[in-house]
Amino acid sequence: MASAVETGKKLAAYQAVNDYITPEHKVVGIGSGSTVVYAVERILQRPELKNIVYVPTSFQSKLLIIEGGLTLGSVDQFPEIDVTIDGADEVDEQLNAIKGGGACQFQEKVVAEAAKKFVIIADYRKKSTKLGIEWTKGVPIEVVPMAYKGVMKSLETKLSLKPQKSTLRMAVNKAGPVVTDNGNFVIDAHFGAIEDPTSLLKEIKLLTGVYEVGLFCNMAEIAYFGEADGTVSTLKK
Ligand SMILES: O=C[C@H](O)[C@H](O)[C@H](O)COP(=O)(O)O
Repeated sequence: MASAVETGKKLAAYQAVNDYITPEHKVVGIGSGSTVVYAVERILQRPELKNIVYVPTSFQSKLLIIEGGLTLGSVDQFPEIDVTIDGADEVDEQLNAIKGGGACQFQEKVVAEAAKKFVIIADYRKKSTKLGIEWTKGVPIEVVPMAYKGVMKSLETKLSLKPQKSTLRMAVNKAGPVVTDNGNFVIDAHFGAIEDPTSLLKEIKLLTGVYEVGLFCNMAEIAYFGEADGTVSTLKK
């Protein structure tokens, strides 16, 4: 039997696809991670959604699109996306999110920003009052490799909110650091509860060597959460 978490991911993804993707759409963005797998599964169950072009946000989601037999497009080919559906690591009450647990935050942000509507899908563990409370692995910061030491130092010295610690994300089945789809490294910066994610995002983005930050502020229109009791709740602007 599937766990409550897996069931939650699936229910949220299915509901979001049912509500937000229609045959009238021309281009849809596909996020990354384990929850998005269920969104693609639901799309494939609905033949009327087969004529849409799907834009990926990572190597993983590109494979999901190709292996599902869907039409693959790129964001430079289709800079106007109807809706992008993506997972999240944590979502606060204002619909700000931490993303990048799978190191995909840069392409995810590009594809989310290109969309008229950005829809988050997640299980109940991701729902939070403030970012940094439920997700304790830190804010993912993608950095250009040769600048990673400098960014780590700047995080400690230049921010209004100092991180408690920052770590270079290491690979599991490879010696050395995680390398993103864009050839960069990821620093996970632990801030504890984040009162003002927008200001923090702006400050981190100004640091030389930072490529993108896994803080998605004021971007989502709605979040779907698959709850432990088998229901789906939503948080909307
Ligand atoms: O880099 C990865 C992405 O931001 C994912 O969307 C995020 O980590 C959530 O992934 P999952 O659905 O596996 O919890």
